[in-house]
Amino acid sequence: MFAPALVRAAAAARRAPAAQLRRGSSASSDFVKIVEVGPRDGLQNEKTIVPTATKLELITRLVASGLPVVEATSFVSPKWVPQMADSRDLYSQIPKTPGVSFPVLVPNTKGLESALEVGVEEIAVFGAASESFSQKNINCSIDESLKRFKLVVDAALAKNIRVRGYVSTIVGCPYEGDIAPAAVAKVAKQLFDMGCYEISLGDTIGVATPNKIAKVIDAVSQVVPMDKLAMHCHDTYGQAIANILTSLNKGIRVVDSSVAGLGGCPYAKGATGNVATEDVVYLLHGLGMRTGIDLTALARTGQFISHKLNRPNGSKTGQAIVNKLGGE
Ligand SMILES: CC(C)(COP(=O)([O-])OP(=O)([O-])OC[C@H]1O[C@@H](n2cnc3c(N)ncnc32)[C@H](O)[C@@H]1OP(=O)([O-])[O-])[C@@H](O)C(=O)NCCC(=O)NCCSC(=O)C[C@@](C)(O)CC(=O)[O-]
Repeated sequence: MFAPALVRAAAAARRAPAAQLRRGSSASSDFVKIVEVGPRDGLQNEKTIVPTATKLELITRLVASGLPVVEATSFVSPKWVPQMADSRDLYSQIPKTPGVSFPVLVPNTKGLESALEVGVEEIAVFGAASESFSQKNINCSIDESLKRFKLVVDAALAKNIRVRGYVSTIVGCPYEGDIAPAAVAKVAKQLFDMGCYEISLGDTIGVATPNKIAKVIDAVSQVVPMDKLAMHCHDTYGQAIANILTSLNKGIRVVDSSVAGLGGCPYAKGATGNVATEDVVYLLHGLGMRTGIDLTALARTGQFISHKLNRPNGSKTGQAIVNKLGGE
């Protein structure tokens, strides 16, 4: 059950001036769109199945914090990712706040069909720049994955469903090691040419450093416009904030992140969670950039889900704010 207060808070946030900023586009150079991936990327690797009601409360709180995009779940095989097995049930119950997108991951036409049945309006296909990672993650080669994605993207666009594209392992692969920027650019271009409106560049195992991120962005932005790129950093080696700052300086204005730093990919052993949304928002606001996000509400959301999962809060900013508030 949702606390009615949360729903009221979400409605108030929609009326607030900040809401006008956050639901806007990232066209203006000081606005950064945050794509919250906690409910999907953050939870997919949790060993204990998180109740659907907890996922719903997390999503509702994230929306009430002002996030414009909340990646909700995945329509993947439940044998591969058991934590996402409730995707239909979950998606159907999300209170659909106007102006907020709730994209879902879709690997193939079977996933698209299920997503369409419950009224999904935006999907994301997810490829990789590493051949081995593609095999481990979606059980096919990069070429085969792109053929599958083309079918999915064509069918989705025909129904006016927006499609985002991910490229994983943009710097390093858990099975192959270093990945060449040219390999990333090749996959990114194909996804963009297919009709993905935005390409998210994933440092899946969090091994990137700013110089490597800069090289990847330089290569990809030759073939996909900078304003169509997003940065998706995991924080395994504590470099995510530095890498995001590098991508902002390069001109990227869309950042994926996960509240309380939740997450990890089930097919990238040893990779820790995404960069924490609270840490990214603190950075951006400190730089004078706009997100439309209420950082205190977000920090409380991070604390809420950390308690529910019985794990430490992975956001330093979130923890600092919660401490300041008296540990609520
Ligand atoms: C792609 C497949 C399905 C291929 O898996 P497969 O085993 O090759 O699939 P298949 O077509 O041979 O079918 C096998 C069974 O799966 C079923 N099936 C087939 N498709 C679906 C579907 N869509 N939904 C539900 N069920 C499905 C299908 O019906 C069949 O069922 P059975 O007859 O055995 O009962 C599988 O490998 C898979 O689901 N992989 C998903 C892995 C995943 O979710 N990884 C995490 C997300 S990626 C990530 O985290 C990285 C990212 C995006 O965050 C960016 C970054 O950090 O880099």
